[in-house]
Amino acid sequence: MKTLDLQEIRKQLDGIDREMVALFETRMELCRKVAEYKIGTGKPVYDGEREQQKIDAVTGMVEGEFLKQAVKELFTQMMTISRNYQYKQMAESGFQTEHTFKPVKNLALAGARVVYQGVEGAYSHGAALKYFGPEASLYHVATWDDAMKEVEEGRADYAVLPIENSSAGAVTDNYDLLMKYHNYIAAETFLTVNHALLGLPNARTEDIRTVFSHPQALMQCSEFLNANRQWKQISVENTAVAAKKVLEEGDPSQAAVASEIAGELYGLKVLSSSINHNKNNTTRFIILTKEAVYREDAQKISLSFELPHKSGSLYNILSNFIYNGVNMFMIESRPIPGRNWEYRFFVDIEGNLSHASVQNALKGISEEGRNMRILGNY
Ligand SMILES: O=C(O)C(=O)C[C@]1(C(=O)O)C=C[C@@H](O)C=C1
Repeated sequence: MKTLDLQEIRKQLDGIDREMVALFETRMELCRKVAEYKIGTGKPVYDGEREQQKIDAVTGMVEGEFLKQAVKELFTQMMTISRNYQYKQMAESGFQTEHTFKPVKNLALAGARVVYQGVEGAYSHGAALKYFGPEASLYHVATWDDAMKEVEEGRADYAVLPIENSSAGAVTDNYDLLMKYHNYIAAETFLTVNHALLGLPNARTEDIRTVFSHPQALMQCSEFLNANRQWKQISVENTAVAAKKVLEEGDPSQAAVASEIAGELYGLKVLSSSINHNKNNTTRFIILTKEAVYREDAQKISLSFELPHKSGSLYNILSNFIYNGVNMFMIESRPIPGRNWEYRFFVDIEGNLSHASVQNALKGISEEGRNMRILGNY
């Protein structure tokens, strides 16, 4: 058989692609009519059963594993594009993603009651002071769970919770609390975290035997601490609790990893300052409230959703962002309690709930994923 030259093959490919584009256009035109029907009847865009039938049908039309997989991917993508086209039409016809959030010019901060976890001098206290200023009425509770409860039950207007650290990563317990309670993220604030090794006024570094701190802080200072193998590292609720413990137990062989401010507050001496290895060590705190409000100029949305344990489910759901031009900042997953190997995803995207592109993306995710929740726009 005579081999075709490259020019000739490309000419044939061009012809096939022209036909494919024309057919694709016709397919999309039909999908537009489907959307009109669905808008008229209130049917959801996503029909998982129909999509599965389609995949089974088209993969049955080709031979061999490679082509079956290729055709499956091709049609999965085409149907995703089709869905996003339909969501876009829905938005244009005035259909809105259902949410209860109300836009506000500014958050109501005057006279706010603000709760944080820990004791005075904890980093959460620092973050609360940074966001609300020294005039706000701040108080503290023992656990993060308690702080969320204070807001949900109306005793506090806002709670300040750490959610992510630039070196140790997500504060996973607080992601779980976002699910347990129905509070919303109204704002965020960043605090540069600098840990010091603190001891009693008569302590000497060479006599230290035990070091107390929050596990995240111990992790953030692991290079410094692990260079002193003889020190026993003990986790406590937070860094300020560690400082308080060292003061109260009065044992000069004990030290705490906490902020220098906590050291001053509890009358401890700085044995070593800035012992965290990442000198830009920053923690992101979220400000939670019971009211589903968002500032008109909010630029970031946090949401959560669940996905079945199925090949490609995350890839497919994320296409809702891609086809709507929505930028994703962060993704985090947490196991769903009681459902082994199934995950809940937490995603931060750029945008505002009033944007059509965001509404389209959220509409797709709420239909295709399970239990989507908008956690806040801030
Ligand atoms: O048949 C439909 O209901 C469509 O909306 C069309 C289509 C497709 O592109 O084939 C798109 C989305 C649905 O989830 C199923 C199929």
